[in-house]
Amino acid sequence: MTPTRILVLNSGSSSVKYQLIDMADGTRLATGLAERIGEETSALHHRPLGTGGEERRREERLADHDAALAAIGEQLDADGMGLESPQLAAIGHRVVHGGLRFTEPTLIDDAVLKEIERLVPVAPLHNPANITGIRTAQRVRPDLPQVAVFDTAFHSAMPEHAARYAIDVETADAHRVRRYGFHGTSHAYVSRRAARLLERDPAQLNLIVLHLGNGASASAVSGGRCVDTSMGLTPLEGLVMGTRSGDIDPAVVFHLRRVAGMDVDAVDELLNKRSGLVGLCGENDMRVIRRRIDEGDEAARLAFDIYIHRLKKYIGAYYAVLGRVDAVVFTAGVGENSAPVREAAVAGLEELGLAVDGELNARGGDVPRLISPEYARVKVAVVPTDEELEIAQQTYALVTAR
Ligand SMILES: Nc1ncnc2c1ncn2[C@@H]1O[C@H](COP(=O)(O)OP(=O)(O)O)[C@@H](O)[C@H]1O
Ligand SMILES: CC(=O)OP(=O)(O)O
Ligand SMILES: [Mg+2]
Repeated sequence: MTPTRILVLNSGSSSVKYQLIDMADGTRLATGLAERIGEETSALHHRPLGTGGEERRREERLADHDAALAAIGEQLDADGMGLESPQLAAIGHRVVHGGLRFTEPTLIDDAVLKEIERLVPVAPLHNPANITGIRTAQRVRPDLPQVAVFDTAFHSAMPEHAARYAIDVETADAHRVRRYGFHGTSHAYVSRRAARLLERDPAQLNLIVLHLGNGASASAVSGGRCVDTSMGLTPLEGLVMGTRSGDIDPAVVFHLRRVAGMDVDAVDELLNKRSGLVGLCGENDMRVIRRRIDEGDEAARLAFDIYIHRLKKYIGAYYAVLGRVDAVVFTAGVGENSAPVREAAVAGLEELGLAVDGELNARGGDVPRLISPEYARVKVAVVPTDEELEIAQQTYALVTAR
């Protein structure tokens, strides 16, 4: 029997999400998440959907991505669905930075892996974790096709006027300094899913997609094509994130060098790991921030306000870029779950045709849904992202076409 199962590894900076999907009928056999990798209290949640077994949760320290992948392998093995399984057709890997070279799902060989390694300096929190996932999978199953699906791919069609920075062209070209954009797999999946929710032809739709997770990015999508996005050369530009500053005057870097004596690595660490919500109030989980606001915490309030202010600026900017907007779509951990963030981001934008219905917004759920009132000219929607499903589909399409 031809194997039809795809294992997807979405290795993030401090987590690994995974799914095992049977592409013959789309059944999800297992899903899981290893989180807080490298911290004192890591955890692994595993849901063996295929066997109808109980959800399992293990609290144990996962020192690094290798340890996390070993623990995930054990969980899958326990249900007879491990990496050794003959039913596996391929392994699909999320790879964050694909540079200029990778704009399509790509079968991984030594040369491809080398290029992904070369891109580590422009995705320092992500590409190393992606590489660990690839190497581990290759070690256990050298016979299986391993496919890389790149976060940057969807944005590679951005027009030059959005992709280029206004700096000396020769310097920019010599060092491939330009805006690449990230979370593309999510932006692409969510735009297509939103078109279905709106019962509209994707080719006719103008959307603003807000992917608000730990990393966060906005994109302007016209007729299914990305025309602008908030992340740039690296996943540091744009929105305020869990630990990243997003947009900042680049002169802050020179200033900290000259006045505070910080070297480039220290500033890099500051902007990527000690900024954003964590830098502002010591906490990056939006649930905790909301709780602290309810208790009267001023730092949490200001962090929230700065987060929302930046988000609003991007909604306004992309509205202008698109000219006409059919819908604003919220996705990822914060976008899917935080009603206060959605409400605040859209508040005061009635003149732009944007509004949120309080009751619809407050209703939870994990299905795509509209949260704008009937009369709103621009729809507001929540569409749960599914990067793993998208990666599985692209991986399966590539290996079956071989
Ligand atoms: N119920 C919730 N309410 C508000 N925010 C939430 C909720 N659940 C998750 N989040 C936020 O989502 C973030 C994680 O989002 P996710 O998309 O999983 O991020 P990543 O893929 O970057 O790890 C958490 O840090 C937290 O801030
Ligand atoms: C590119 C990026 O920021 O990814 P994540 O949100 O998973 O950190
Ligand atoms: Mg993510």
